[in-house]
Amino acid sequence: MAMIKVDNLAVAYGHGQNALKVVKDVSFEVAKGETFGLVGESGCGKSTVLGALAGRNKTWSGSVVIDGEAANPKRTKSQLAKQQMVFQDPFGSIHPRHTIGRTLLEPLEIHGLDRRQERIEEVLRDVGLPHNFRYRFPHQLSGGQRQRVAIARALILKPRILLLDEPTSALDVSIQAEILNLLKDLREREHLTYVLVSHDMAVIAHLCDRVAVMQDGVFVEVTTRENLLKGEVAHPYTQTLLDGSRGYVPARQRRGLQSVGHA
Ligand SMILES: Nc1ncnc2c1ncn2[C@@H]1O[C@H](COP(=O)(O)OP(=O)(O)OP(=O)(O)O)[C@@H](O)[C@H]1O
Repeated sequence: MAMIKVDNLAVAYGHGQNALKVVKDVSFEVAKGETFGLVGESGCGKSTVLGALAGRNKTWSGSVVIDGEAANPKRTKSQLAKQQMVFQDPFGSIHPRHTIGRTLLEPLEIHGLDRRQERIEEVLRDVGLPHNFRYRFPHQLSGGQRQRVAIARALILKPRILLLDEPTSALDVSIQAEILNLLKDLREREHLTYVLVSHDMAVIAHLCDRVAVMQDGVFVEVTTRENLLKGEVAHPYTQTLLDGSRGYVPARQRRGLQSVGHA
């Protein structure tokens, strides 16, 4: 059974004649444990698809089924806990004046979970941070450490799905490899399913099993990682994206992304 099944998803912003259709009739499935990528240039609707899956965007139509359960635009608490988002900019998504411990405590309180201190220690360990980081503030951490905290906050509710919106694009290349490696490890260890938005073919090719290429609110092609790496793609727009990343991809791979891809 698919972990995520989306049929005829459409999203518009605004109403009536001013409505702007940004996602038009998109359908796809993501298997349990799979990483499904969404790639395309800025404004094509990638984050909007992710927002509808996450329950953040409530103005969509179509059908979204998550783990066998139909998801209405308004979700229950347990449905919301099942998928968590990680954003590009951890500084923007973590409260700057809260300690890391408080940031991690908040979702546990909202969802009424027990063993709170133990869970905080466990999740810090899972993302490779020392347990005394709970006493630190975001400005005392590096960019990579802050993104680890954002991943920890997403994981603390034990979700089945992570929705990753450009999770490494604000980081230095060397740190990007570390974070991608961590995401790979966590996916195996926790049997997670990912949907990953990126404009970066190198990131897509290293983490995703399959990828949907988006242009102007529609999928122009859904292809596999193998086909991307071989350059065997069907749609001219996918080819354009690949051509744009050529030269860049091998350079990044030499700096460690390739080893991440085969870790
Ligand atoms: N809340 C909103 N209200 C009105 N228009 C919006 C809103 N959010 C996004 N849009 C518009 O919808 C379109 C798709 O945006 P979206 O963020 O989904 O694209 P994207 O492919 O993820 O791009 P980016 O990589 O720049 O985030 C864009 O034209 C954007 O300006």
